[in-house]
Amino acid sequence: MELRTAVSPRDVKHYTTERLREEFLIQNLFVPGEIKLVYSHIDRIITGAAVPVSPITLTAGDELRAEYFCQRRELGVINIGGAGMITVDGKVYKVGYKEAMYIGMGSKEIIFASEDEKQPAKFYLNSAPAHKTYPTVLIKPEGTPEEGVVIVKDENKVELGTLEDANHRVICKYILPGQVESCQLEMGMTKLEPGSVWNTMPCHTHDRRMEVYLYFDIPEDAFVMHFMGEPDETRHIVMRNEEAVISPSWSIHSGCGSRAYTFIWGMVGENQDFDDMDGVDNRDLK
Ligand SMILES: O=C(O)C(=O)C[C@H](O)C(=O)CO
Ligand SMILES: [Zn+2]
Repeated sequence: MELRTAVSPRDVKHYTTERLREEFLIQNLFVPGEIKLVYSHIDRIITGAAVPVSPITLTAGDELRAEYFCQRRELGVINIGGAGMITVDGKVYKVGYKEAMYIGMGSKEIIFASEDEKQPAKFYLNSAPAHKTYPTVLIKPEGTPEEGVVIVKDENKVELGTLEDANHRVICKYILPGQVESCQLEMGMTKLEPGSVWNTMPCHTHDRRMEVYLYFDIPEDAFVMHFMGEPDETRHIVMRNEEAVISPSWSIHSGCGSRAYTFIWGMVGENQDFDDMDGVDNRDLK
C-alpha cells in the first residue's frame, strides 16, 4: 500500500508540476491480477483498484494494523470493466459494468473475481474509517429492487449544465444517505454528454469533506485538465484514462476534457450533505 501525507495549501503554491503530480495524482491503478491501494492521510481515505484475472482477496496489509481490511473500515466499489463477482463472507454478488457495492464494517473476507479473465472486471475502490456496520448491498443504476440490491433512485440521477456552457452532464449518486447508508463514504459517477467537456463548473470547495476523482472513458490521445488549488491560486494536472486525483478539502476539483468522458467521485469527512458546497463565482477564479 502506498502512503500519501496531507499537505498545506501554503506549500502547494510553490510546487512544480512534478511535485504536484507526485502528491495528488494516482497512476497505474488498474493492473491485471493485482490489487493496488493508496492510503492518504487526508481523512484516511484509501483509493484503489482490483483487476482479478483469477480470484484475489483484499487484505489489510501491514499499514492498517488490522486483522482484515474492513475490521474498522467501510468500502465502496464501482466496476468499470467486464462482468465480475465480489464474494463477501461467502455471499456472491454479481457486479456488472457501472454497478457498485457498499461493503459494511466487519466484513471479513472480500474476494474479487472476473467472469471472463480475457475481459476482467475493473473494480475501483474507495474506503474510509467506520464506526458502525451498515448493510452490505449491491447497487445498480437501473433495474428492479430485490433483497440485498439497491436501485439508484430517480432523484439521485441529476442532469446538470447545458451544451452552450459545455458542461451538460448527469450525476448518478450511488452511496449517500437515504439510499445506501454509510458512516461517511459517499460515491457516485458523473457522465459528460457528447460535446460537453467541463465537470463541476462553476466549481466549488467543501471544507467539510475531501474528494477523490477517477477519470475514465478517455481515449488514449485525449486528456482531462483537472483543476485544483484554492480558488484564487489554481493549478492544473493533466489526467489520462483511469487515473485518480486527490482533492484536499481546501481545493477546488473541476476538469475540462479534450472531449467527453466519465468520472467517479468519492467523498469522506465531516458530513454527508452532498449539497453542502461553497460555490465559487467564475469571476473569482485566478
Ligand atoms: O459534475 C459535477 O458537478 C460533479 O460530479 C460534482 C462532484 O460530484 C462533486 O464535486 C461533489 O462534491
Ligand atoms: Zn466536490
